[in-house]
Amino acid sequence: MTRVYIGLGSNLEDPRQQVSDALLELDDIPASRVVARSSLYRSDPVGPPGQPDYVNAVAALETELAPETLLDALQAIEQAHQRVRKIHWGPRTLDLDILLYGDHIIDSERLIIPHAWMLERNFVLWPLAEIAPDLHLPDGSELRRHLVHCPLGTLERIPL
Ligand SMILES: Nc1nc2c(c(=O)[nH]1)N=C(CO)CN2
Repeated sequence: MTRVYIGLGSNLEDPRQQVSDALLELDDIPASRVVARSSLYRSDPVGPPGQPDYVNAVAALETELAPETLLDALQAIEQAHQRVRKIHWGPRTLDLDILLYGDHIIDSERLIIPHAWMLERNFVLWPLAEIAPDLHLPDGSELRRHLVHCPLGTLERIPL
């Protein structure tokens, strides 16, 4: 079993519902079990201006799936949410990213893990810290030390 962290994001078609539904749909991934879910967070869009705010969250999964098999399962969930891949960093119905896959460092055609921008994105780091405050990254660094360089800013936890 490998502990994996998944980032979720949406800014189209009722983002709050998209992310809440996806958090439950992660339970249907074979050979895997969701062990933690963060709160939902409202975040300012990073990327092209003029797009709606995002809702973001992070989930922890224990899985026996290989990274690319897990990616296939996540992409199937994205497809079911009718995600349209159009503009780079543009609006999306549902985005599911593998942030961390155990202590593995992966650089393949389909996957870069740890996720390329995760240390600079408050909408990734803060939800991750909510469910894994004592986490260490594959390079041995402490997650809580990265938070210092990635302020909460306007990120807001959405009350239940
Ligand atoms: N706040 C926020 N901004 C984004 C996000 C996201 O999840 N949250 N995802 C993007 C494309 O992956 C681009 N910009």
